[in-house]
Amino acid sequence: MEKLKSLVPETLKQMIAESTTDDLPSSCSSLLDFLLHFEPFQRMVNDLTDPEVALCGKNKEGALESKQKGNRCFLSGDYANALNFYTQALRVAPMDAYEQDRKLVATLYVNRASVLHKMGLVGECVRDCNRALRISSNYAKAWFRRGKANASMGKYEDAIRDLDVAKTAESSVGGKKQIESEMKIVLDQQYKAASPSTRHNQNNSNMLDEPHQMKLQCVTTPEKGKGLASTVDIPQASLVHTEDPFATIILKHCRETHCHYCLNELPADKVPCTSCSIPWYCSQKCCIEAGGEMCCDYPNNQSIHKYLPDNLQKYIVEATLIADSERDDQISEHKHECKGVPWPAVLPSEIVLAGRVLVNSIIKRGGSTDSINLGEISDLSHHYSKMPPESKLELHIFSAVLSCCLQHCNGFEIPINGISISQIVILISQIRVNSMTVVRMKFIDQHELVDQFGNLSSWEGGPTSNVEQVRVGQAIYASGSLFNHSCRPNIHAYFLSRTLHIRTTEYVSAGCPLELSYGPQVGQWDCKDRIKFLEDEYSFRCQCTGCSKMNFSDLVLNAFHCVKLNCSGIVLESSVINCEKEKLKHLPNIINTDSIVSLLQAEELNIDDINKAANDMQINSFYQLNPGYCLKCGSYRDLESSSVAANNCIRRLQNSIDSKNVSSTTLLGALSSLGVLRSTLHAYNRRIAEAEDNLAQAFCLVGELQPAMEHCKASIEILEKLYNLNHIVIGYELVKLSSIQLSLRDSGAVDSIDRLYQIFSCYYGSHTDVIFPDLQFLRKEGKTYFAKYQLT
Ligand SMILES: C[S@@+](CC[C@H](N)C(=O)[O-])C[C@H]1O[C@@H](n2cnc3c(N)ncnc32)[C@H](O)[C@@H]1O
Repeated sequence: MEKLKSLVPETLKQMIAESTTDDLPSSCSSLLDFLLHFEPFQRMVNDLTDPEVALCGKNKEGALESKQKGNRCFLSGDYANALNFYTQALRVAPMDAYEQDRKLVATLYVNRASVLHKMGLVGECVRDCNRALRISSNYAKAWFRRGKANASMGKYEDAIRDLDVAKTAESSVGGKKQIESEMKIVLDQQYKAASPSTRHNQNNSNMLDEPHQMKLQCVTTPEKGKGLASTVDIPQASLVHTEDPFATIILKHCRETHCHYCLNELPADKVPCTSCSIPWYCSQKCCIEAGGEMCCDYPNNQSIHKYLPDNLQKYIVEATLIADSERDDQISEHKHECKGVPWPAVLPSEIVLAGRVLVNSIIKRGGSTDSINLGEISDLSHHYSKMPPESKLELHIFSAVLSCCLQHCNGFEIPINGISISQIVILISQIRVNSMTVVRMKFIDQHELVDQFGNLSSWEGGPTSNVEQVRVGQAIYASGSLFNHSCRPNIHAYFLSRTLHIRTTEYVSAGCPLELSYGPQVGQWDCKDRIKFLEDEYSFRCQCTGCSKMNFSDLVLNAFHCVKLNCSGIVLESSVINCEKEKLKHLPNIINTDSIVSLLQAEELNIDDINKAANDMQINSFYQLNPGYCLKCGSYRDLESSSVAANNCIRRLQNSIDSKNVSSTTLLGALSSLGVLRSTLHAYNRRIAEAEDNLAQAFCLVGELQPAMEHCKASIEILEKLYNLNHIVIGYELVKLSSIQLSLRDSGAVDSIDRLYQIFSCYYGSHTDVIFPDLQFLRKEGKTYFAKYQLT
């Protein structure tokens, strides 16, 4: 791409750099005239659309080779590698051509099922057997393995039926004998199991769903354009919006770890696309949703059915059925990219997403490709005209490349001319502004300490548990795109599978706009960094209340300590002061913008916030807002040398914590750095909270849980000043604190767990346990432990 960009003639580059939405068709048309006669461009398109080039297609030799390796590992007891080799073999094994190829796939599924069974992954084992049986329902080995796996789960009746079918399908005498002896073992186990077979409680497959009756209305403001507001008062934690995406794409770094359709983490028995070797799916249902019915559509061998009684025939049909997919008007997003063409794997995610949007809208309109009509998403906002010249050129070229690639897909004769390319340029600009990043929450337990200091911890999760956000996909939601951004949001977005859920995090009165955070929030970054991020990433100047009104957090987040150690005043850098003065400029009634007096008197400001700020900081109103001077006593601090000192401390602290060998000496060093940091930075500076948090982790690593707990609490106390008390960030920190408290058998764990549950429920409502199943475990552990020892 870089090379192609550099080869575009200067005059054309200039024309593109100056283009606005109105003259896009002519700049696109000129670029197209150039590219379509330009050999390097043609070569690039050929490479992107030729399955032979990228080897994304199937490869039987490769599959057989991996199968052999898998067999060798299995025989030597190396199950982890056997699993990898069989999975790799499945990825490249041809699935839809000859019977021999289908047999290979069925064998691979059964071999993998055997490995999964050995690894104790019995549910996964049964699913792989089912996949083999869908290809060949008289595959005796698959029924046999299924029977053994069902018996391991205590499902004896199913196991006996499986073995019954296996015996009928098995042709060899030796094989039949083996099945019979297995049947005896299972019958014996069934007899011994006095209680009825324990069924696994799979209640999480039915996701709880709350109705949401809130009617949202579209409102328009000069500052933010269209936005959404409620027509009624909405209580905190209400689900106000759910929506399925118009189109989705997995992010490149998650291609090997997450399902390409539902974006959930892949299980050990992941399934490949039937026609190419790029996507992985968590189930055949997702494979069909993404690739269409052509996937997994095998002619079934019914030959054994006629020898079986009716009940077993019915049983076979049930076992080989794929769970119903709710397809309605779902579009198979991957179908047009399949058959091993390399462009979907090579082009940037947002370009492939644009391709999906285009194809979806073409299919929704019955396949008509006369002109591009994006229907419900054509009104989404964009900032094409404000983009830098480099981005405009890139968008032009990518749009041309995408339309040429789509031309090579079966059934898509989309027009290639100045108008259609300009529409794709706008579409990609819309995706940049409106697409949402689909995230998954990950609960991380650090087990090392349990191994090292097993006797210290009564709780198996280990002393520190963390919640991390993983970015997995990018999606376009037609209505969800109307939610504007606020650095002090009143709603929270999360995803179940691909479905967007929006919930209020505070009481919202009727008519009040519902706004979520596109990334930065008050308390997390200071105002200038938030504004810069939003300008760079989304091309708009934030006009939210967090960025237009003074708030306590923005004043202290990066502030320094007064040089007088007993003074609690704050000292600000010039960049923060400029940003705060900028806020004041937008307040019409303030005459003397430099004075704290007028700031405190200003009616338009959120007086509560400022009063609280003034109280907390004890701002003395007689001093001017000047960089380096304490706002309370007026003492001067040399910020340049203080910055260097603080950065050195943070580096030293980080180095001692990062060093693999945390010892008491490194901890002493870290504690003295923290002391210097506390005397240099303001008590509520975010970097102190981070340092406290790091120290807590370091103390955990050496098993000193008491100081770990104190530092964790100190970090939370600062975060409570920067955010509000019930912010989700506090919830994440409470997960760490409560896990340390549980390990310490500190009765404070119960309160911490109750509090974090309250916070999580406000952000995730009834979906809390679905998104964080480990939290339930934490709560149960806390309750049972303290009930048992009566320590509450
Ligand atoms: C996803 S769209 C939201 C809907 C949009 N307001 C519209 O009219 O279609 C994002 C765009 O809305 C505007 N916007 C959202 N939040 C804003 C804010 N806090 N300040 C200024 N503009 C904002 C920006 O133009 C941004 O690029």
